[in-house]
Amino acid sequence: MTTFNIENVNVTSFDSMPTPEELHARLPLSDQAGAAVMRGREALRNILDRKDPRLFAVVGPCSIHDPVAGLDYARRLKALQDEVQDTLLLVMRVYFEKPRTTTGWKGYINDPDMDDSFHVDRGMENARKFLLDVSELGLPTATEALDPISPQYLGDLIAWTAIGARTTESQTHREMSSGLSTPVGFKNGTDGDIGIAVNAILSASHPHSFLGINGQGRVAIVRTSGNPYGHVVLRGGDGRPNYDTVSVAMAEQALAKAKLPANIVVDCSHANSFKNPELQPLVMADVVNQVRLGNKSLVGVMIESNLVAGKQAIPDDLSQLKYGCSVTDGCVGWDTTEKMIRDADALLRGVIRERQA
Ligand SMILES: O=C[C@H](O)[C@H](O)COP(=O)(O)O
Ligand SMILES: C=C(OP(=O)(O)O)C(=O)O
Repeated sequence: MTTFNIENVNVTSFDSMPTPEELHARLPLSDQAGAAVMRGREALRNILDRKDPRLFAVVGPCSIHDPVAGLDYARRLKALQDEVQDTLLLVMRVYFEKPRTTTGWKGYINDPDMDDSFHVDRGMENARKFLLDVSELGLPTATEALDPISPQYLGDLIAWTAIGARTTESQTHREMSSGLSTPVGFKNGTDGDIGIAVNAILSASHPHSFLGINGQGRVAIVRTSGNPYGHVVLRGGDGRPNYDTVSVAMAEQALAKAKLPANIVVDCSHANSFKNPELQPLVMADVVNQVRLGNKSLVGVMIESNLVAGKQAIPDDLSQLKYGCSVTDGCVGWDTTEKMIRDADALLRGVIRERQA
């Protein structure tokens, strides 16, 4: 019989992964972590439903590459949360999957050793352990859902999910979002198009049936009921910010036209700050000011923040990595983060009191 080199022509190997159930058994959800996730999700839903007058802030590193520094950051964020809890719900950015414009390190799950060894199995296990540790501190977590299989491994530890600018238009990500257990923020496209985020909210709010895996790692037909908590994340695009009052009003109009609730989050980073982290405080101050002037559609902000300001290239010798500094997009440092959050807290107190009255 003739043998053809006809399938998997460009695949070099299939290496086995533990199943989601196996990983859950090794790192079970603790009562403390589960309670923090549930509290976080409920608070987020209440903010989106206007039953909670506060704003939420998704704050944290562009990507986690060092769990020790990440946990150091989480402890500080938890202390800050306790200080500002009357005005802001802080949700820690725990981003393990990075969508790249072309190539580059694709995040801790894909390559935990940052040396192109791609131990995805260990990356996934360490990611789950890290999410458990953060949740056990009592902090809710936020992540970008990029790989459609990962939520089966990590979904019980996530309170808020982003679909990124590069995938908001993807049917696969809209289908996945329709089944996610968290509120989902859809970014506008990298070209600034808000329409794709509005279409994504509509699509994800409907039931879908699609291919995925189940807890036993078997390929399954996943049937979902639809996610009612999709919202827009304005991140700027095509070299132009879109957090200003006119852009926010245009997003409100697009949502109203689609008969969707006016729920808008502003990402202070990315094209809204021309990827210059030093500009993030200006964006945040502008959003807070819009809320003080009476805007009711702005429900949250996103800040890319780390222990140390800026970013660093991944060195060949990893012992040369600077502790607490981003290896992907530049971030504001911890001192600036505290100031941004404390300033917002002070400025929002009056508005939140009025909303409660
Ligand atoms: O937030 C991270 C980056 O903006 C995103 O992953 C794209 O990065 P890149 O353009 O450096 O690939
Ligand atoms: C990749 C990110 O953002 P965006 O999809 O807006 O580029 C991110 O927030 O890490």
